[in-house]
Amino acid sequence: MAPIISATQQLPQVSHAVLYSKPTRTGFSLLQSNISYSNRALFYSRSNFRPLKAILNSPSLTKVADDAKEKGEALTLREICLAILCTPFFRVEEVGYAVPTDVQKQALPVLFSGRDCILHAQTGSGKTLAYLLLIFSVINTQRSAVQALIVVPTRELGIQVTKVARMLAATPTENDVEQKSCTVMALLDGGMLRRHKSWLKAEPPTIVVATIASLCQMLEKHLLKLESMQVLVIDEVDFMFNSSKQVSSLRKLLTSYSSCNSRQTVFASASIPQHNRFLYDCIQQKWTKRDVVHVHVNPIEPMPTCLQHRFVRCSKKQRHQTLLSLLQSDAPKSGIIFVGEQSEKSKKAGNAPPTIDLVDFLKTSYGGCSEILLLEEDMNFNSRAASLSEVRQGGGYLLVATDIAARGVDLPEITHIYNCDLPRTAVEYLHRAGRTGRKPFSDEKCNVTSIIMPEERFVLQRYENELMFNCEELFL
Ligand SMILES: Nc1ncnc2c1ncn2[C@@H]1O[C@H](COP(=O)(O)OP(=O)(O)OP(=O)(O)O)[C@@H](O)[C@H]1O
Repeated sequence: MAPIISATQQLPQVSHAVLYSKPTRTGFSLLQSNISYSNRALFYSRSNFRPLKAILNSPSLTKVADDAKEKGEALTLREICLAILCTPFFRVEEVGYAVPTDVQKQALPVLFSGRDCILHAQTGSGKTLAYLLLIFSVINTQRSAVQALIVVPTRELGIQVTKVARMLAATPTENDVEQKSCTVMALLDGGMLRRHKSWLKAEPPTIVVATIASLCQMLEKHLLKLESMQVLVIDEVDFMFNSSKQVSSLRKLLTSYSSCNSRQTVFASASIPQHNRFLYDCIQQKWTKRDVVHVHVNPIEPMPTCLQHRFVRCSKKQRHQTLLSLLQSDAPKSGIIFVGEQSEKSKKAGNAPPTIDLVDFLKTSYGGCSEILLLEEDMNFNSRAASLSEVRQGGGYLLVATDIAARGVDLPEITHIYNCDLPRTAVEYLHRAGRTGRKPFSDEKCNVTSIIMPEERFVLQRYENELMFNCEELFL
């Protein structure tokens, strides 16, 4: 058994310190200065007490990480959490996350230090887990109040984030088995708001994942209170600020319903156009505190490196046939085919939506074994949920979708993306392409193929320049 020592003892050989009770600030400083950092000094504690974060923050992690690097070892996610927070507050490894991704390595010290943060990193890089780890480090499950709020642009993304949060919440920690569990409420458009009202009245959840419209309904009726909120996350933040339907409610949430001084604010996205301007606005508009940190991971490679970008030229009329030839030669097990929104003119003319046209075409002409599914805004919420739950059940599928599936949706088995219509902007291209290549430590090559009309070549070239990637021409 390890000897029990006092904080004032000289401890040159100690590599790990186990804190069995909460030390005083001075006691901890003494202990910290007496432990030699020539070894990997990790501090373990038996409960999750925040004051330690103030004392042992990112410099200690840098030291631990440097030492590990020198020895040719990689730090695990659990070690990072331990080094900064001094507590294995939940078992990240048990739920399948052992090694941190780049964004997690870079963002966790900032997030755990309590500073506001703009998380700006590739699609599929693990931003969700980074902000969820922060949330799980600050919440106190003994308190019955909403302590963290995650705002997402779509119901589909909300369901996904809720699932990950519940998976982490359900995992009991070694020392906290007798603790009350953390509850996660999904307050999403198309949900059963009456049921949520009763839930909120009976006992507020610890974490709320919400779309902005449903959230504002609850806030306006004073059914949901944010005075105990410690962390506010806005996922896909650029999309939310660009959406005419969501922006005014978002601004209200950031400045009227709560104040940046009483919460830690995290904005996340793979794309933050004009990020310096956005950073300036964050401070000027008081969406964040002044010392907000922009964590920009791998800015010269905004999309995962395992993506191979290709394009095929054809006339508008040949588009379906070209797609069919591509599918026959690629034989993808699972993929998404993106189709542009139907124009108002086409709607007025009474034409069928292009998504339906394509689904009908594929169902009659594509003989591949994948199931053909549809996901678009105009479907009712039940059909949308049914489509996504079918794709999540595994098996091969081809999902024909509008840009509703372009943001945040995480389907790691997808290896092929087809742009049946060229996206309208480079940012849209980035998010569509980012629905594949979503296994952070895999080298598996994934394809993004755009079917373009000859006159669209220069638009695609512009996207290539803006996003710094190369697109190869395919001749069928
Ligand atoms: N440390 C990790 N180890 C292994 N897998 C991870 C790790 N962190 C995240 N993942 C997995 O990586 C995938 C992508 O993560 P996530 O959905 O958070 O990406 P993202 O950065 O939010 O992407 P997007 O910008 O497209 O929304 C998920 O399947 C997630 O489970």
